[in-house]
Amino acid sequence: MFLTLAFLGLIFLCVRYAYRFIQGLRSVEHTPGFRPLFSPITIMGAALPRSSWNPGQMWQWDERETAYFNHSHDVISMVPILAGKPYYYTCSGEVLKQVLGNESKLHLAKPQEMTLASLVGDSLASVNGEVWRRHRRIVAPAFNPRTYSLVRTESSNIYNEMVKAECWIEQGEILVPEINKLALKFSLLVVARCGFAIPVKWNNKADSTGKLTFEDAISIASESLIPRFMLPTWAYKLPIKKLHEIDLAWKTFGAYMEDYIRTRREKLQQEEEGSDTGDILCRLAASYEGSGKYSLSEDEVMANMFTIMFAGHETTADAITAALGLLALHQEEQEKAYKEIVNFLSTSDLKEFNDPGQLPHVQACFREALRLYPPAFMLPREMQEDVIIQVQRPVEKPMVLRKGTRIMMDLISIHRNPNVYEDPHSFRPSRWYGVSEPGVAMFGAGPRACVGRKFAHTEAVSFLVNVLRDWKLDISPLDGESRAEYEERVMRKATQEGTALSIGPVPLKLKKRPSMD
Ligand code: HEM
Repeated sequence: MFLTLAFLGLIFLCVRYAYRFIQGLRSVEHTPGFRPLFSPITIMGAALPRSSWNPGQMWQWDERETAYFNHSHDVISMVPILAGKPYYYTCSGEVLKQVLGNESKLHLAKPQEMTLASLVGDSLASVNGEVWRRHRRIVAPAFNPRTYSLVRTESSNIYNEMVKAECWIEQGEILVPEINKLALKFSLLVVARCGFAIPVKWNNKADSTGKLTFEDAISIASESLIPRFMLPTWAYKLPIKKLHEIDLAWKTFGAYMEDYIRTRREKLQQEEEGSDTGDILCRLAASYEGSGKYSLSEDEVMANMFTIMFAGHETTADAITAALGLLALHQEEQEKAYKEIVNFLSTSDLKEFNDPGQLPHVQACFREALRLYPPAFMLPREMQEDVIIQVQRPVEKPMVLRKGTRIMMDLISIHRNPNVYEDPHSFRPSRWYGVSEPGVAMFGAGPRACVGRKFAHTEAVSFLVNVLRDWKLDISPLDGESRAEYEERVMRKATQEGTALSIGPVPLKLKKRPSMD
């Protein structure tokens, strides 16, 4: 009896999964592609090791040269058999522009489980439609020339604090085992100070009461983003020390944010001099008092603070790390950047640097690093109605993306597409000379393109200018390791850290330039 029931149960499950799978294939109109057991964006798919039946969390990176059938197809499909939703994936920048460029007209939606909404609540980066417009109206004006000027000044200040605190000046040559960590701290301080006027310093001392510092709280919180996503709240009650640390970090980070916003709100209400700084914190604090399209609820304000802190620091830090690693490997490009900086500084003061375009080669190196290692590498959208796009490969034809289906803009393959980029896996900054900003898709496209694009550019270029002016970068290989082996070990492996694509750890050797003496 039991065996019969078990057998019937098994048959039922098989029929159910087979039906679901066939429905999935129909929804993507049998577009060729992958048919794994688990979607790479499910817990099982991400947690289980990569194999022929499980592409794994980093499949877009691992198969960057071969997926899309060696870029002979603009759009492929991924239809999982056991877990996850069917998706289209595209390696075409043209398809990206057709979809994201018309986002408002097409009423696209970001799938909620692919955003931070379940973790931090509704924010600019997760909501859709009219609600998104309300959030954007409030947040976007904080990204203005005054903010970029502050980013420039603070980037130099924080760089100087770092050099002092890490005792670099006294040394002629420095081995940095993991430049990623410095870039992450730098970037966190920039967004905290320039976006939220949070008074964090490079060497913030721990609180005498033992309370986690702001930086420690946000570092643990961002490192634990993925477990935080996946684990239910009761899991933090289990007697597991690591989970208690994570929970404490999230709560402490939240308490700091609440405190900052409350203080700023009080100052604004009392019209205290200097409180209306126009930064992100100020816009969010004022939005409590706003009405209709200019107001946010208390939860929305907190969600935006969390989101901008995360979105604004890991992405830029990963891009800076990649740029430094690539410049250490490509000495000729580094020398060109160094000469450009020396040349600029021979006639102008660093304070006069007010546009990354004033240093075209340094800016091009940063863009090329973003192309090869795009930190925000997956941009998913769900169709709210049938959408017709035009594809070029394998044959030029219109393609209908049916209502309810999803498409993932795969920024790794879009930026390594050999049909667009000559020698796509090589670091060639010159390909960006004279290219205008809208042509750069690393920050997305259309109305929802990154609101912090110029913030990130200004910050990264300022950091690179300071570092390259003072230090000659080189790789720091293991004993007997060749440059090619170092490149393979360090620059060819990528992981998802928090929400962003990350390489490394990147160990570097820094040698003092004569200008520092
Ligand atoms: C190199 C650094 C950065 C990269 C590569 C990057 C990339 C992106 C991309 C691709 C999107 C579009 C997402 C989508 O369409 O689904 C986006 C959106 C966003 N980014 Fe960035 N970003 C960076 C830095 C920043 C910074 C510094 C901030 C803030 C200080 C920021 C805040 C945001 C926000 C709030 C959104 C959501 C915008 C919306 O939906 O209207 N980002 N970013």
